[in-house]
Amino acid sequence: MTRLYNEPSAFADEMIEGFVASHGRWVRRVSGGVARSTRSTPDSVALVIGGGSGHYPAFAGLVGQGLAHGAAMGNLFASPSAQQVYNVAKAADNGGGVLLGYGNYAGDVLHFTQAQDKLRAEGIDCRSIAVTDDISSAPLAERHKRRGIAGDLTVFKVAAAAAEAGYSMDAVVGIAERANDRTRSFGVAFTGCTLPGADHPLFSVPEGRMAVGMGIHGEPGIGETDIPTADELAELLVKDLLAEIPDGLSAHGARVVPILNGLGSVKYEELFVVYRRVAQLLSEAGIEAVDPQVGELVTSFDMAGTSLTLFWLDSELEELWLAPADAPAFRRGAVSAQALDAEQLTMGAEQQSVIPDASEESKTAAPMVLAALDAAKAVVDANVEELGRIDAIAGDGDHGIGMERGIHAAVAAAAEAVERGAGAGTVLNLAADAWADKAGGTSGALWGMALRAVGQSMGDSERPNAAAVAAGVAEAKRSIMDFGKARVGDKTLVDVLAPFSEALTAAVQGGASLREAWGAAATVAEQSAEATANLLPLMGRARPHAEKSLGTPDAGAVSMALIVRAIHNTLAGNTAGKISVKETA
Ligand SMILES: Nc1ncnc2c1ncn2[C@@H]1O[C@H](COP(=O)(O)OP(=O)(O)O)[C@@H](O)[C@H]1O
Ligand SMILES: O=C(COP(=O)(O)O)[C@@H](O)CO
Repeated sequence: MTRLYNEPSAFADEMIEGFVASHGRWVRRVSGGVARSTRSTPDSVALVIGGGSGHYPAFAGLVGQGLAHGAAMGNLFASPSAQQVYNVAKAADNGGGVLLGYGNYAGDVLHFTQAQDKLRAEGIDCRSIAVTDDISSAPLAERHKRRGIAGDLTVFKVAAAAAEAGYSMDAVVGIAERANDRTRSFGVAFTGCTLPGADHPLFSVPEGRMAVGMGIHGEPGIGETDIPTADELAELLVKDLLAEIPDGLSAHGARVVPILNGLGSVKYEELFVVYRRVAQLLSEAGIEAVDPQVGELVTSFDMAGTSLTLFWLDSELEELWLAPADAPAFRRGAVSAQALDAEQLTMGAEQQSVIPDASEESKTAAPMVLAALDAAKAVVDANVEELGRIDAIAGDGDHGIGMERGIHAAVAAAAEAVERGAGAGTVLNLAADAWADKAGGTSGALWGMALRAVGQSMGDSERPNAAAVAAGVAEAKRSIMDFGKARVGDKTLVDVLAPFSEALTAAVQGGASLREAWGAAATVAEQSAEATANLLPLMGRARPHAEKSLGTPDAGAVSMALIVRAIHNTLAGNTAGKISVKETA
């Protein structure tokens, strides 16, 4: 339960403001997150980490000398947008290339990869490491699908120390990959968590029970038991982690960093009681515990829960792990740092976009684009809860709030662009950037891409016509499928977008007006969204719990069908009726 907040939608931003105000010795605010406020070694590799907020000290608490150079900070439980990652990377770059480090979540992978592409296109050597330490999130044979949890810290720490020691980019990446290969975590939860302003938990655990393997965004775990004693919990965590010792290693004689991590509202004293037994068990297995960490390192907002991480060292990893560092939430040894000068401190601050010239026809059509976005906003607002409920069945329950954040930002940006005299294409392009930027998450990246494709097809020189809109939607489908790799039948929004686009193009080619064609295609979209109930998810967060979602449609497919119907109502001049999930699903 979060008690202290102002406007819930401003929580993440205000949290960053307060964090920077209280930690100016280490960090400064840059567009998209924070960067070091101290000088870094010229030409060294910069480590830029990030992810959703709500996991403090991940990620901003790990920015400082000897640790990360910057952190891209998304909204609560939503990956930062590609633009945020790009901006932070630009602010943090020391001329030696940028390594992006994040947990392996669909939204993070999409956004960080987009940012990486953009940085590379500018000639910056940019690489990525997606941390995959959570053993409960996929079997060993599918390690690349595992989520990143408290093991983020070990990977980031040694990569940063390697960068600080002057390693080349290839060598820093090699160290980060080796640390990831040798880091395994396993977590449990006793309660869910409630986001600021919400009147019910985002996810929950039944009273007196323990969700085994639950993810840090409430992703369903692999089992549930009564809450055990502290010793029994230590035994469960150690047993499962020792059942998966990294290749080529054995417990006896190994040197391991144990991290007993509190997930948000478990007391340090409780953690110490659990760690007491962890230490005994490691010693009984012949393992030497090196520099144990007990405390909050990657949290899940106010969730009560804990995870144990074992980081299996070799001599180089041990040296890098023990190297000095000075970040708000992780300090060791002595580090001397020089503050940036006044000019450097302002680099990377927000800038207003330039509005390109547009024809009068395009400017006249711009308010119609805004009206369509407004209709999308109204339908999302009316269905936030239900979209969250559908997403929670097998995913993380944040689809409603993610869509809400995205469409609100898109409408605000579009309204400002219309005010500043933008053409229709630019209005949609700026709305696209705002959506992706403010919403983050998988759907934020994909909706940003969709709006941008349509905006670019419309352009600013002519009055938007049916052919340009249909071509834009077809391009949206192509780019989303190319980027997200989902195909029709994988139970994602592609199951709506693909048939919608095909129906729209066919109707436009058959001579229908935009309004008629869009209406016919919206009906196809609604039917397609409903049909996703019979599919098993093969992509995104719902994949590990595929069977749970049978009988329920895909959240992203449903929201897309709702939006295209709402836009049709605007095109048809019929804005009276309220559209709800029940009509499509
Ligand atoms: N690879 C993908 N391609 C297309 N759509 C996807 C993909 N992965 C997930 N989705 C869509 O995104 C929706 C979830 O959006 P959101 O709640 O923002 O995601 P998350 O919280 O998982 O990042 C899913 O319901 C699905 O429709
Ligand atoms: O939730 C996070 C990112 O995952 P999405 O796939 O965007 O939901 C974030 O908190 C961890 O970085």
